[in-house]
Amino acid sequence: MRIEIEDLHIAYAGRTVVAGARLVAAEGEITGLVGPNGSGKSTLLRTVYRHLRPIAGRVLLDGTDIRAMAPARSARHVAALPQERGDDFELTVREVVAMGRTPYKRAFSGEDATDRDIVSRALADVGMGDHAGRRFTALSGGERQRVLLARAFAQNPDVLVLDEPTNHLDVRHQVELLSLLREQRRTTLVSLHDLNAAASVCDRLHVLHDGTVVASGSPREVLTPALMAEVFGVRAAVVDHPLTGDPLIAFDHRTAVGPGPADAVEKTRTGA
Ligand SMILES: Nc1ncnc2c1ncn2[C@@H]1O[C@H](COP(=O)(O)OP(=O)(O)OP(=O)(O)O)[C@@H](O)[C@H]1O
Repeated sequence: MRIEIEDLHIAYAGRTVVAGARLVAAEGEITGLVGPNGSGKSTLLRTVYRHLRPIAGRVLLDGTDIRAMAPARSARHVAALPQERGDDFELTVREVVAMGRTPYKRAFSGEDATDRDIVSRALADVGMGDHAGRRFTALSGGERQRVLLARAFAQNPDVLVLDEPTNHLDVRHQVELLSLLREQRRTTLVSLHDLNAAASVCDRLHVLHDGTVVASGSPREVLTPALMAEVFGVRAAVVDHPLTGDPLIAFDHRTAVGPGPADAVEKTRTGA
């Protein structure tokens, strides 16, 4: 399935934080959303998985406005790994992953053998098969992350919406998760802070800045030294990765350039 985001405006308590965002996540591709802190990535993703209602604009799923679909129907198509990581689940790991089957269930109907198989496979896919009986709240941040990803897989969605899925993961688990996403070939819309991970895993990237998409294209087209300076306020060179040939962004961790993103936002607000 394909996602189209059309002229989306989203506000919290009257303050607009996404203003006219447009992008397409093509069928079977990994589409990345990158941008500085506070640029609106999570807010935009929350609208795609229907946690937030936009004040204007639409999210289309193969041409149909998701808000015109019954919630259970859109939940069979779109699964999310939200930034809110369910700290309050007094459930076992297996029970958390089984929540992914809810859109397929009638009220009060229990788990059947198919559900159990899907849940077991999802747990195995994220390497948490041996932890099924543990309490979710007793897991580490990275383990919780993987369980919530398994919950999204168990939903068997056409579209995955992932907000910072590599957050909390050690480098090995980051690599495993990103290669799992590539193998699955589902339509995936993912926010990532790690621009080098984004460059290697995403087919296309969209850069959000102050709530609008300021650049779109392949990682090589988008992640230029000029964009790194303008949007992220850092100096960087872009070279070829010696092992993979992907664009590799070498940051200058010693010197920021010009006003940083926070100052830029402040300037916009004050009209300076
Ligand atoms: N629940 C909320 N209520 C009010 N304002 C919010 C809420 N969530 C986010 N915001 C504000 O909306 C703006 C965009 O936030 P958002 O979390 O979408 O950005 P982000 O790009 O995902 O940031 P980060 O990289 O820090 O995760 C920020 O100014 C933030 O303070």
